[in-house]
Amino acid sequence: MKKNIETFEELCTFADYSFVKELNCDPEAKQNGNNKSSREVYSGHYVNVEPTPIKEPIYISHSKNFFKELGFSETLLKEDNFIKMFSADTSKLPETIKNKTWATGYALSIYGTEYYAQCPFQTGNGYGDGRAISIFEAVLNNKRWEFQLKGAGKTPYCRGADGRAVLRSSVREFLAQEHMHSLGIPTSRSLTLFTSKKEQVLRPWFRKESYSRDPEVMIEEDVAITTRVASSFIRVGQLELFGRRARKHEHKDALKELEQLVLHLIKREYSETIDDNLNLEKKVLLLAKQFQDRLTSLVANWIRVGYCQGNFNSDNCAAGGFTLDFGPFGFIEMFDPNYQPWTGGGMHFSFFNQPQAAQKNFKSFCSALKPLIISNLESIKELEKIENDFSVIMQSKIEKMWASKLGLIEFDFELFNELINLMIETKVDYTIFFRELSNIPKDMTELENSFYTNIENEIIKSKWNSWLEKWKAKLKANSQKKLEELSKQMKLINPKYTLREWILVDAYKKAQKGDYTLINELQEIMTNPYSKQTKEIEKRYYSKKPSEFFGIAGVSHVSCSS
Ligand SMILES: Nc1ncnc2c1ncn2[C@@H]1O[C@H](COP(=O)(O)OP(=O)(O)OP(=O)(O)O)[C@@H](O)[C@H]1O
Ligand SMILES: [Mg+2]
Repeated sequence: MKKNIETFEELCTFADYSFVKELNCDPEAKQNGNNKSSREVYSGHYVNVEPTPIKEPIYISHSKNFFKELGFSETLLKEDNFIKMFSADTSKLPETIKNKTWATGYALSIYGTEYYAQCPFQTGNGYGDGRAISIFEAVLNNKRWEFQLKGAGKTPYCRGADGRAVLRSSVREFLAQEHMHSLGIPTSRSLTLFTSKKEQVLRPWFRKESYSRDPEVMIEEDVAITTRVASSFIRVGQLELFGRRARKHEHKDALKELEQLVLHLIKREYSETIDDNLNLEKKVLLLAKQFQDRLTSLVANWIRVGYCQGNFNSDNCAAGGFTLDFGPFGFIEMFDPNYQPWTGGGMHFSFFNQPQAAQKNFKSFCSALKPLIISNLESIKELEKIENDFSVIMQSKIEKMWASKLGLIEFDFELFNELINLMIETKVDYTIFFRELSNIPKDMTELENSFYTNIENEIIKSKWNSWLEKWKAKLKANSQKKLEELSKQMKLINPKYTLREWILVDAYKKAQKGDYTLINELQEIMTNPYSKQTKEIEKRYYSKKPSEFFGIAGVSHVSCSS
């Protein structure tokens, strides 16, 4: 067995910065002092920015699972220097690491349309990591990881905002990341969560028990920092920033910088499947194909577990094909194909529209790659073909996913369509419904646990029973497996526990009062989402959304995710 990393000093010896070798720093960074105010960054892939520490950091939690995976000993948490590092205080970092903390610029496309308006200069040069600062990169247990502090203070991309994250949103992201990983879905991971009572920031929010869709008041919230970790934080939007500059010949090195970033992305995220000896055009085409494969699987998986990324812009879409930015997210409770937890997100980022949103992001991704292969008509055609294949590939993954949720080998459109309509008509809890179905019930009474309303209507009852009969006949015809085995298999596809918003609200409200027990409890429960767990846990968390929370602002929908 490999030895754990026991001390902060030892941890620092693992620092290995690939981006420094392969990418460019903003040439104007040095003459801009500490780079902590909004400005235009015209070139370079990153800006060195020193994070702004939160005062008197209070440890809330860390991911035990992820510590183990990284080979981090829990003794690290007792070291002041380790705590300092992950609460944004770089004063105790060795010189070599200290001056390397960095933020990156990126562009924004919303549902495939390029935007510049969100940049204070209307040029796109002032948009990017406004509050996320990477602090460390290392190869640990043969895998390269980047450590990023979210809420670590202002950067050139802060657009006049405070550079902070609040406790509420940090608790949500901290728990959701590890939950997503445990659901078996690629994602950025959570390392640590710290807060401070010494700094508060203002955020738009709602009055108590309000039904308002729009924020009504400004509230003061304690700041917090989550450290998230991923193989890289390169976003589709980041490729777009350099793609747009190259397309418009904005400066003499624009095309070169795009190429550097794309090659860097391949090394960071696709090195196992894209041979370094291939020429650029071949690499670009393979990259498009493989990103498409990951992105379509990702979105199919999100729908499988009831996850909605309410703001699936290109800047929230990781080029490595994993889940990123757990801000405006939600896990669906009462099934509604148009479910959208974030009031700013609109229908295009709603639950069942995520495949279309992903397609738009993929289009933006391909546009960013085009300047690199523009001189070769064949390659351009090939890329366009890949782009055009998106919907067919996406559809086939979605169908496979639905078949697997139903324990079937093949997707059956009629059966599926009938089910979806019944689920809408009956108002079912998405998670509980599929989990109960995994028991292969003898009739609809065994599904009632997942219904939000009592069904008196005999017609609906008989519709359910006839659907169940048809489904079970398909199950038997479809598979040689015994029903018991099929049921087991379905329970590995249909989670029992998902992170419901009212449970998260409870956790962050307690945390705001200094009680972190629920965060730790949820961490345990939500990192075992497919297992049965105890009767006590089942009673509390395998539970439909209580009626008093329907329509309530801050629980049923949110306006501010930061
Ligand atoms: N309080 C803040 N201070 C500075 N910049 C911010 C703040 N909140 C959000 N931003 C920036 O605004 C942009 C859009 O915000 P969005 O909510 O998508 O991202 P986020 O939740 O901060 O970050 P990420 O995508 O890194 O998880 C991001 O580029 C983000 O860095
Ligand atoms: Mg974001």
